[in-house]
Amino acid sequence: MNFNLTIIGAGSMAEALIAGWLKSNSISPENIMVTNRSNDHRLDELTRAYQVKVTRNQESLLEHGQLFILACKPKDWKNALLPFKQTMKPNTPLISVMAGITVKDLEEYFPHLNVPVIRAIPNTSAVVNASMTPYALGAWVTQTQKNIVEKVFTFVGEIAEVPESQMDAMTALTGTGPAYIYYLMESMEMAAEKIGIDKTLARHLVSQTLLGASLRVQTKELSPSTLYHQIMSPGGTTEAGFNILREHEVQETMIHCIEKAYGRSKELGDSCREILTDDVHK
Ligand SMILES: NC(=O)C1=CN([C@@H]2O[C@H](COP(=O)(O)OP(=O)(O)OC[C@H]3O[C@@H](n4cnc5c(N)ncnc54)[C@H](OP(=O)(O)O)[C@@H]3O)[C@@H](O)[C@H]2O)C=CC1
Ligand SMILES: O=C(O)[C@@H]1CCC=N1
Repeated sequence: MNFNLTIIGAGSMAEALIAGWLKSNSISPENIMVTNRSNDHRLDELTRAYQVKVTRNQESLLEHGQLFILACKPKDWKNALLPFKQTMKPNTPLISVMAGITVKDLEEYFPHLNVPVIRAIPNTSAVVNASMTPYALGAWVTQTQKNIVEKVFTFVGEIAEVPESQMDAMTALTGTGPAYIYYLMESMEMAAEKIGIDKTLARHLVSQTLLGASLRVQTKELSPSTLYHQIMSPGGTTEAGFNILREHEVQETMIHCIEKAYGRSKELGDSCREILTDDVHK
């Protein structure tokens, strides 16, 4: 796609997207321009690894971007957008990948410009072109812009359009989700080591086991519950393990975990909104 992207924020999420786009040969390095707040070393690192353009020159960023991606922490977004508050081109879509910050927050930041805002939550599996990216559209997004945004995220995985009101839930489930899976995988690797399995082999065994299980669920033929019951013979090994999971309320704990993350996404938005209210219209 011959389309210029300006990315504000050069952290883990920005890098995961860049890596995925380049891996899929869908966007060329010269089409990507990245900036951050102050970390020069990080910008050097990104240029070296991906040959993308980097700068802190606001005019260059503005000039380059046919689409802006805001990938800083929620608390930093207003500072990050400040240089573009008056100069943002009205037809340039602005994609935010931030937790908690709503489409309305961003639209209201530009009261005199009908900026097409998209709130998207990719995840770091973008690196391997396997992100799940839910997104919600703002009022000023045209069909053509929607098509472009969908392409941009399809290059790094799967997409799902959802109502904006569900974006905090999406953040909790798919944005943070890989972290919980990695934690689970780490626990399985630790168990493997304890029962005498070689570390390197354990990593392969665990990741393939998760991949296979995930692919089975993706066929949509059977529910997770049916699938685990298929594995569980009465009095067998699976049941022995499951008894421990139930005893420790692992399912309830995971539900609680996702609910907490959901609440935190809302809190992040609310707390930033409080800070912002006073100066939004300055
Ligand atoms: N990590 C993840 O898996 C996911 C993250 N997200 C969201 O993506 C966003 C970024 O997360 P992540 O990449 O992990 O965060 P990082 O902390 O890794 O990166 C944040 C980046 O924002 C930059 N930044 C801060 N202030 C400004 C500013 N005023 N102008 C320009 N750049 C600025 C920082 O620059 P500097 O280092 O110079 O301060 C840094 O490069 C967050 O809002 C998060 O909610 C969404 C889905 C998944
Ligand atoms: O932990 C966070 O706040 C970000 C949002 C989704 C994933 N990471």
